[in-house]
Amino acid sequence: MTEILDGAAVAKLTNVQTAERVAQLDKPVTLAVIYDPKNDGSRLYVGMKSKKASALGIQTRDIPTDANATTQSIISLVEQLNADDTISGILVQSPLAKGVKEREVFSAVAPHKDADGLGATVQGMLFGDAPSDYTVAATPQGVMSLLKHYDIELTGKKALVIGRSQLFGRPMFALLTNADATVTLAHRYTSSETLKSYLKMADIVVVGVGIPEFIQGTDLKQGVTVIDVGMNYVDGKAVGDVDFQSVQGIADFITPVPGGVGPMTIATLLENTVTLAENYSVKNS
Ligand SMILES: NC(=O)C1=CN([C@@H]2O[C@H](COP(=O)(O)OP(=O)(O)OC[C@H]3O[C@@H](n4cnc5c(N)ncnc54)[C@H](OP(=O)(O)O)[C@@H]3O)[C@@H](O)[C@H]2O)C=CC1
Ligand SMILES: Nc1nc(=O)c2c([nH]1)NC[C@@H]1CN(c3ccc(C(=O)N[C@@H](CCC(=O)O)C(=O)O)cc3)C=[N+]21
Repeated sequence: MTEILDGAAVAKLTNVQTAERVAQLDKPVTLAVIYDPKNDGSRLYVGMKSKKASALGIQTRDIPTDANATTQSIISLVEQLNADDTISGILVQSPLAKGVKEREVFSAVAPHKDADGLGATVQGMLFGDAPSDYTVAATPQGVMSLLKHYDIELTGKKALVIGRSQLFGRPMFALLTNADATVTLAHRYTSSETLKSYLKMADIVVVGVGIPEFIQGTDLKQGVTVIDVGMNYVDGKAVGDVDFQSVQGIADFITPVPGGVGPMTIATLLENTVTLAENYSVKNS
């Protein structure tokens, strides 16, 4: 029987705790979100994040980049927010406008305000499994929280991550490695034969490539855990990278789209933001 990993339900539990932590603080928690207003997906997600944030008592300052924004002009904006004491966390929504160097912008965010864990410093700590408190990219961290909530065993397990973006795949690889799984990271240059053989061996598959129903049940091993990070819109409906129906009876666990990784991403981003606010108020008390 295939059990649903209910991201929406687990996100709710996280959000209740986050709201309580926000209420404990003696100063407002504010998340600044820089985004490209021309990108429909960004406007959608920024709206979703802001709505959830205010429900938890977190203020947001949503900052659309202007039409002729450059890498440098956005970095200057980030530097102002780094220096602004009223800002607890900063998120740079991907994708930014064509020609803007995202990685440079991500790394301009001060580590103590890096709510989405995309900057080089915090990603370096993640890859070094540095035992210090640093923020981790919301999507992969949300996946780990979901796996933990359902007690999915990771030690020594064969994990296959498909997609190697800075937002998802690379930090996902690091987190699963730090959790002692044996991890393969596949991407566009992984041949379909290689991918097929790894899919058949994997105990856990985490896929985020942006191709609707890219993975079929017949690709997978009986009893696999499937985490679908994909978020595609087919006829206006959110569809994942996994053909959900086809894995029924094959996978032991699967995340639904919608209602799986998405809500966990938002919950984790807001949890990261209140953690940054708590650390900041301790350091500056
Ligand atoms: N639910 C959530 O909270 C989130 C969902 N997403 C969703 O996850 C998906 C991926 O997002 P993101 O990581 O930003 O995407 P990117 O477009 O940045 O990366 C896509 C990755 O998939 C790889 N890829 C593309 N085609 C194939 C293929 N045929 N076989 C194997 N690998 C392939 C690419 O390889 P290469 O590196 O070689 O180009 C790349 O690494 C999207 O649908 C996005 O909407 C993203 C973030 C959060
Ligand atoms: N710096 C950065 N960080 C991100 O985390 C980031 C980003 N850039 N760029 C875009 C992607 C995409 N993303 C989603 C978040 C929530 C849902 C989500 O909650 N979706 C609902 C479905 C919504 C619907 O039904 O349309 C769900 O899955 O239940 C989806 C996608 C975060 N992203």
